[in-house]
Amino acid sequence: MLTVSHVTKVFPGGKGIFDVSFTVEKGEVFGFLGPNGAGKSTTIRHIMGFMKPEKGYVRIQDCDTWKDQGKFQKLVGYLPGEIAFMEGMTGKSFLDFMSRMQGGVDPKRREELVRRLQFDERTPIRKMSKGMKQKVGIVAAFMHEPRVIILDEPTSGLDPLMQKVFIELVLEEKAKGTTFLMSSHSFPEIERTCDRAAIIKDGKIIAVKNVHELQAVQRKLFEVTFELAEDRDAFLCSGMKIDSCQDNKVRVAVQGDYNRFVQETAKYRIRSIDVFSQNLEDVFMDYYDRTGGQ
Ligand SMILES: Nc1ncnc2c1ncn2[C@@H]1O[C@H](COP(=O)(O)OP(=O)(O)OP(=O)(O)O)[C@@H](O)[C@H]1O
Repeated sequence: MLTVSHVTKVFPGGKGIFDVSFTVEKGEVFGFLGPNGAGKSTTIRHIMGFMKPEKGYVRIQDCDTWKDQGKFQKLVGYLPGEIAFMEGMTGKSFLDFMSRMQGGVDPKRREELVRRLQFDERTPIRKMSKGMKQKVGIVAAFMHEPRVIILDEPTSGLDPLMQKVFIELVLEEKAKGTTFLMSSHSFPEIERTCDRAAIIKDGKIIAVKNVHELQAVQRKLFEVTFELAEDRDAFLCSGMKIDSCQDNKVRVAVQGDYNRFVQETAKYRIRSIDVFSQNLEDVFMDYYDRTGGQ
């Protein structure tokens, strides 16, 4: 559905994106992760046909997004990293304008999205908070039921409740076969929605991985608090992978074999157990280091 092939853009000063290639299949939700300045927005601007690649090309379905500009507006929904609103617009006038550009929108669909994202369309955009503007942008990207949706940092500025609504919207559209590409700094939202994710660093793709595979190798840290110091000492000698120990609290790393951990802890008097999941971004990087990026 979406092919990014060897796209290169070097800005004056040497930054940019270099030989970026990946594909997104129909109905797939593809995450695009990377730190600030890694090249996510530059890649997305090339995908949208706003920038001419120095090398390479981007295709959405059969359109070259640079050469066939203007031909795929109906097909694609887009949420930019920062939306440029025209002076004096309200949410309503912006959405009216966008729906004309998109060749018409089902008013029921638009109303439903506005209702779920909970904002007042009549508010002038200059009076809206960052989160409210983001909601207007999300409605604009979803309302014409495009087959492909490209989102640059979609949840930035949204509170946790609205992040949840956003994730539900993505999963509903995914179930209908819509293809997504979304950039993020945040692994948790990628984890909840994406099938595969790419990490970009210094303008280069360093890994493309199946998110479920990464979850399977994700390490959990259990923090076990013992009632008795002698129990703690016995546990420390049990051969479990100890991460740290402070007073009667022991942190143990478990990957895959939870039975052994349960059997071992069951031998002692335990005051409490807390669990922390390894940050999936670290899993990604560990996996990358272990496999040398293969
Ligand atoms: N028009 C431009 N001229 C010169 N340098 C640019 C231009 N646009 C982007 N850059 C540089 O290219 C690099 C990639 O920027 P880009 O905005 O794509 O990163 P990003 O991954 O989207 O970052 P963020 O998460 O902060 O939005 C950065 O070092 C940025 O400063």
